[in-house]
Amino acid sequence: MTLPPPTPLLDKVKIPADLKKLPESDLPQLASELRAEMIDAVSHTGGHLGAGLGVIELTVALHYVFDTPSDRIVWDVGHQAYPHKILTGRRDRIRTLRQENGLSGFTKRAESDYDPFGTAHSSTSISAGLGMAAARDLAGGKNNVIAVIGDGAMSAGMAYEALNNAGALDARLIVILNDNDMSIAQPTGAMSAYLARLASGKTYQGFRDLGKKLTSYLGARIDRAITRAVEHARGYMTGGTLFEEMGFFHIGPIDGHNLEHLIPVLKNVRDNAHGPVLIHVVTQKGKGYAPAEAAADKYHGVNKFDVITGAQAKAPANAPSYTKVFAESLVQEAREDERIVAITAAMPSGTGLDLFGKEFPQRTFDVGIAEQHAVTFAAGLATEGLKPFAAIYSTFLQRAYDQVVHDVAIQNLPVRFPIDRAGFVGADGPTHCGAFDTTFLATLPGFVVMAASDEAELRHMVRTAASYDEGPISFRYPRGNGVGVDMPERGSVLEIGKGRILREGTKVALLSFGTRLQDCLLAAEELTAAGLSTTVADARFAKPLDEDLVRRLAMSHEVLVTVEEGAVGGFASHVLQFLAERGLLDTGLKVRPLVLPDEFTDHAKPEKMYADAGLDANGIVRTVFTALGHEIRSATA
Ligand SMILES: Cc1ncc(C[n+]2csc(CCOP(=O)(O)OP(=O)(O)O)c2C)c(N)n1
Ligand SMILES: CC(=O)[C@@H](O)[C@H](O)COP(=O)(O)O
Ligand SMILES: [Mg+2]
Repeated sequence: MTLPPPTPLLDKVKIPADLKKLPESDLPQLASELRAEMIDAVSHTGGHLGAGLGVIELTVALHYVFDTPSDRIVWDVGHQAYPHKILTGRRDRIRTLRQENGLSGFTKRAESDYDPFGTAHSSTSISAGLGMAAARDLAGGKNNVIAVIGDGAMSAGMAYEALNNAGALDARLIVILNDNDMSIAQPTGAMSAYLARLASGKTYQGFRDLGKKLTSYLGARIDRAITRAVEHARGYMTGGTLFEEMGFFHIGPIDGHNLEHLIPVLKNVRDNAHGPVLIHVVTQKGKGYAPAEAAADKYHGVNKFDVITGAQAKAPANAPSYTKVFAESLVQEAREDERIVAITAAMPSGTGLDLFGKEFPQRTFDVGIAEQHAVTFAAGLATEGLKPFAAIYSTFLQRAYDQVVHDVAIQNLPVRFPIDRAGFVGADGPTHCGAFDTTFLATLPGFVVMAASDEAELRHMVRTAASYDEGPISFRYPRGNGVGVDMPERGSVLEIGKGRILREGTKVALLSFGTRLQDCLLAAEELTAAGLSTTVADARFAKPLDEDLVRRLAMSHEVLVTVEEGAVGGFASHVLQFLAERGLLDTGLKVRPLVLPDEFTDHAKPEKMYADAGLDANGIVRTVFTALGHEIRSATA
């Protein structure tokens, strides 16, 4: 255990106003202390490290030059905002980061006036910032709006929609492109190559053009400091860059770790910008912490770690992760079928497709942070007879819903959707919760919608999806490790629309869709011991529903409880729709649908979140007892 680092200067800075009292010459030392503080804090909490380390100097410069919170800083994604949080009155809580009742891991309006916009899904900052600038102009305001967007986030279409509109509005908006040549993995795409060219300086005019251009744009008051700073920076004025063509004044690239470069440029833009300005800063993800700088992913997301060695704590696992089982199963199927291809939207390691890509590099596509494109790209692949697996987290698939409906479902194209991070994800909180995919997919005609109840079922579902060519098919599974069941060598092809019964009872039926099955089995033990003979079934499919199974359970039990890791409107809705249509609710059957609460649930440990939502064994038992009017007892002593 290491002692917290000495931070004499940082101790004087509770809010940005304190920062402005420091002599500019103190800022490099302050930045160094801020970096040490962040490393120490995240070593205790885990979370996103690399991105924040890359913007230490930028964060200090922004709060030094601008008058926050009146001047708005919108951090894109927000995973890099830990230094921002430390400087804006939240240092005392930074070690509660991503824990129950603790700070969010992203910016959050409800958390601070210094967080003008909640982020976490990427590429929203320019749109939100432009909205704030337009509102300011309508009100005759004078404050500045700064959107800080990463090079990875610049691969999403939404960013260009915003740039396009900003150029048209000619609004006074400052966009800082934080180019660290990293997404979560190495960035992909033509934009990344373009930015690399900009940063390499090969295509820039000489420095004198920069001085002339800055003077003409920023007014004759440009002082020699600016010229000197920019002269020594790697910055070159770019003529006719993409950003300028879109109506932005483009400055840079400049060294995002050099306060002597950053501060004069930010001051000048603050005082002289009259339209949209894009400042291209070049930074290093993981900067200032050797283990992060050396890591392939620059310590993008880390567990708790030892500051001295950088070694991360590894939670003991009694079973493989669902992600790993998915990836290994898909590799198995792809060896048997060369039509199988895989698509990720900048999440190769998170989805496990980095494993698939090692064996099938030609059949793996990382399209960047571009989920909408990923889905329609997959649809295109399917029209040519390939078997595309578009692996997108539940929460990120939300961004591509129209593409799912319009380009895949209506055309009934056989695109496969492996949906990871289904249900509560824990520390990433409501922005990453996989709550809605069953609701928004099972409502689509012709979609096959599955949920794996354990890692063996996941392997079967990968095989089933690989063999199913009749139309779109999805299968969901949670973040984290499996339950430790025996694994088949290879998956079996499941009969579409058929569930399975795991234990037979006569009074209570528990019908699970997803990994709450384990809780149903535990609850069944308790209920049966209390004299309530209980059946447990795994639905496997929300669509097509196993109508024979549902009818049988409804007609031979007094209570039917459905359990799913999804929001209202999902599996239970389809069961209730069926029961109502067939008059099976007229028989006095007690139906209790257990779903995620109708709220955006704050971050905590997933098992605690499920317990609080009544979706664990205790909650299931309580539900049955209440339905039958019994006194409430817990499932486990
Ligand atoms: C819509 C969406 N898709 C995927 C992600 C997952 N994600 C979080 S950060 C990140 C990379 C962002 O790269 P960049 O903007 O360059 O920021 P950096 O981490 O390099 O600072 C990705 C893909 C996300 N947050 N939002
Ligand atoms: C910031 C972001 O969106 C990603 O880094 C996300 O936090 C990854 O989630 P997992 O840790 O579940 O892969
Ligand atoms: Mg980046």
